Amino acid sequence: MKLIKVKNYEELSKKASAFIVETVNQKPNAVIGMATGSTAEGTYEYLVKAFQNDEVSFTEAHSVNLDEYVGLSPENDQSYHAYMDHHLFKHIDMPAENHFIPDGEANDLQDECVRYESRIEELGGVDLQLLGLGHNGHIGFNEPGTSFQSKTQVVDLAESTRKANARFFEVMEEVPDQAITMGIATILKSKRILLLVSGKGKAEILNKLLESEQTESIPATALKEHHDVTIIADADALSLFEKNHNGELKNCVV
Ligand SMILES: O=P(O)(O)OC[C@H]1O[C@](O)(CO)[C@@H](O)[C@@H]1O
Repeated sequence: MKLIKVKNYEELSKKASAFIVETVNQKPNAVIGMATGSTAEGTYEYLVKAFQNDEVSFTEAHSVNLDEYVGLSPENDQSYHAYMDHHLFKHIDMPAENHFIPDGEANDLQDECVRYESRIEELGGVDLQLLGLGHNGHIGFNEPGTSFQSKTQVVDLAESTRKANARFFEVMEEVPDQAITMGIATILKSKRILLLVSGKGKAEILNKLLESEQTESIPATALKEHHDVTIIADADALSLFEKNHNGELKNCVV
């Protein structure tokens, strides 16, 4: 894994957006794997700016999202469909038929998982997958204990994840307890992976990820077997790891 240390969230967002712009400029019909959550918001902000400044166009590109809550309609403000529209899709020129997000309202959720997995394959796989890191080490909604062989699946959300995401909902009871998520094996099939980690709140889990061997109790450690993973982390997120290593970052591009 390659690690890029940046000063702050602003720099992280700028850099992550530049990765996506470069990918789409090199391959206009690229498939970009999109993440949701707070960390990715700044990346999309810079991506919209890049589009508005004519630095990139998405007319041939496709997007596949990592996950969606079960039971939320695309019109629900807390759904990841609504998140993507709000932060990205309504501001750029990617045709709506090129956006793929799991259908959390499908009658047959298992069928939807199979359909989603094959859709990604039909598109030729993901060229660049953006990821955030959960406080418990989850990627997508793959919670601790998830098999590294997992494909797109319906998952029960950990109570800590529901609590962490409750900030987006009016009351805790509204936070869904299930989601559809790309599996870990699905994520690992991406040609290139970009993991974004920002803030002091993520320092402990980032330290664990960097220190630890591969273990299913920290889903993000699955990324260690992938040949092209870049972590972009800001100084706050790296603070604990650096403290434990006397400020020394080995094998890192700083
Ligand atoms: O960026 P945040 O809000 O800390 O979330 C981390 C990750 O957890 C999720 O909320 C669950 O998939 C993702 O959307 C995100 O990438």
